[in-house]
This record gives sequence, structure tokens and C-alpha cells, in this order.
Amino acid sequence: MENSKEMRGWLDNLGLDHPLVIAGPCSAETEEQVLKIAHDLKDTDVTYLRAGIWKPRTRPGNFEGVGALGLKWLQKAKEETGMLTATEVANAAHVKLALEHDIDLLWIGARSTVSPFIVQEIADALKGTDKVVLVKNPVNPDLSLWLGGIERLYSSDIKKLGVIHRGFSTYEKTKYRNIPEWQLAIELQNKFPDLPLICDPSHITGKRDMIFDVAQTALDLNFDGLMIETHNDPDNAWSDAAQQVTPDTLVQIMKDLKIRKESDAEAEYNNKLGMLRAQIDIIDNGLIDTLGKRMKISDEIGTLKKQKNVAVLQSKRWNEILGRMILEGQEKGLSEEFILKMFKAIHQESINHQEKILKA
Ligand SMILES: O=C(O)C(=O)C[C@]1(C(=O)O)C=C[C@@H](O)C=C1
Repeated sequence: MENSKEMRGWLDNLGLDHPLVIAGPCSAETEEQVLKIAHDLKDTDVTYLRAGIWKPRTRPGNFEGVGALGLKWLQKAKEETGMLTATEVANAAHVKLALEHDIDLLWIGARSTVSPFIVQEIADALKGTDKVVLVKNPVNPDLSLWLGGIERLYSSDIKKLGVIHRGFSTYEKTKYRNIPEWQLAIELQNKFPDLPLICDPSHITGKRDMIFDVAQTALDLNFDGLMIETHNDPDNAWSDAAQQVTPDTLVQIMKDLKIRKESDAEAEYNNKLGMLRAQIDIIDNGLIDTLGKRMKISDEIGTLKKQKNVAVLQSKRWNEILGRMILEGQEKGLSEEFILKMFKAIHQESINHQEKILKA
């Protein structure tokens, strides 16, 4: 698949002077709820009203969506407000029903993107239609799997495309619900600059108070839009209550976000600089995180040494590390002087940690 301007035609045709916003409840719950939220979002920057109709849940027994009934509510919301509508589909039957109810945009969820069979089934069911289809990243950070999903749709003649970055699952607990491996989205953007890239900060964070920050990072990285779960009574939502915001909060978030425009040479420079700095911030956070983890392991070694009455300084091991790191550094274009300085500082910090443990 080659990059093609055709993929972003649907977005350009909307003629927006701000990032695309897709908003609405995690799940359609009742007709009143869908209509209330639609009316609250009607005169805002929101273009597409979203609502989950069939909810893929990790474990059985949780609310699994109202089913086809909810599509009628979305259709009514469209009639009453003129907003376009969006929902998730996970099989051919969902697609058929969504088409019958004139849903404008369909997205393929993270659990479906991992399955080429499901994506193909959806692609086949959509053949010959002109719906916009967005593909969420697969749950695991695998760029080729994500791109494979897009390619399947593209080769089935679905050309109004886009991707949604909703973060990735990790075994390790982090402050995110799904960790935003931004480098992956950046790589995807480099390969396909005309493939609209939407960020879903609700699923990345899992917490409403972190949404703004992640949304700003996404815009700094040149994302084309945001999908933000919005509910009239978030605390009592039937699914994902902690990550939904009210329509008022959504409007405030959109107001506070800094949106970078490419209009003249100066703006282009600032835009580029902002994007690069955002990438550096992500890497720096990763460095601190990694160093923190290294020191925790050093603490464990310190505890072992205390039990066995072994000296903190282990020169042989230390010299092995230094030699190896100087060679690795050379391969990455890092000078020996820099590697020595940096690793001496790391070693010293590690010794300080262990000393504290041995003296305790
Ligand atoms: O390998 C050890 O024994 C450690 O305690 C770890 C470590 C390090 O931080 O890499 C720290 C102190 C020693 O001088 C050697 C290496």
C-alpha cells in the first residue's frame, strides 16, 4: 500500500479549521441519554457523535451494549441535530445493521484489529459502500498488524480511511490504562502522511483528569483529531465511567488545547519545533523511567549483598559494563567521553542506593 491523498479526502472535505472531534458516550444506554448528549454537543467542535452499541468487554457479565436498538437512537440524534454518527463494528452483522441505520463512520476496535479474519469479514461487508472506516491500533504494539488492517480495507476498495491511536496493553502496571507508544504512531505517520491519525485519550488514560495532557501531546505530534468519550452523567455511566467527561468539560478541553497551524514559514518552524520537542519529552520521560527501574534492581542487589556481607563495589563487573556500553555507544554515534561520564554518574547513584541499604 502506498501513501495516497485519497485516504484523507473525507477529512479535507469537512473543511474544518480545528482538529476533528468525535465525541459521545462510551455506550448508548437509553434514547434520552443519546439525545441529550447529542443536543449538548450539537453547537460545539464535535463533528461525529459516537456511541458504542456492541461493547467488547474483557470479561463476561459486564454490560455488553444495548445492541441494534441503539442504532435507532443514533439515527434519531442525527435527524434532530444534523450531527454525523459513528460506532464500532466487530463483524459482518454489525456492519449490515450500521449501514441500515445510515451510520456515517465505523471504527474497528483494538480487539478486532488483531484478527485478520475479522478485518477481512468487515471489509467484505463494506464493499461498494462509501463509509469512513477508522482502524484502532491492535492491543499489542505491532505496527505491521495495524497497517495490515488498513491494507485489507484499502485493497477491498475502501478508500475513506483513518487510524485511531488508543494505546497498547502492557503486563506492567503504568499510570495509563493503555500505554501510548507514541513512536509507533510517529512511524505510521512518516510512512503514511495522508492517513488521518486520530488520538483516543479516553482509552489511553482511563482517567478523565489525564485526558487533556494526552490530547495536547497528540496535537503536538500532528494528530488530525481526537475521539473523546463524553457522557451527560459520567460517574453513573454503564461502562468506563472513570474516563468519560461531560460535554462542558469537553468544550473546555477543546478551548484550552493549543492547536498548531501551518500557515506561514514562522508557524511551520514553530510547528516542527513543537513536534520535535514533544518527541524529546517522551524520550526523556522514558529515560527517567528506565533509570528509576535500574535503581530499583540495584536496591535488590544491595539487599542481597547485605545478607551475604558482600562489598558494594564490584570492579570486574563494573568494567565489563563500561566496556560494553562504550562499544554500543559507538554504534549509536555517542562519544566515549559522553558514555564514560553518563555511566560513571549512573554507577555512582547505584552505589549510593546500595550504601544506604547496607548502612540501614
Ligand atoms: O553488579 C553489581 O554487583 C551491582 O551492584 C550493580 C552495579 C551497577 O549499578 O551496575 C553497582 C555496583 C557495582 O560496582 C557494580 C555494578
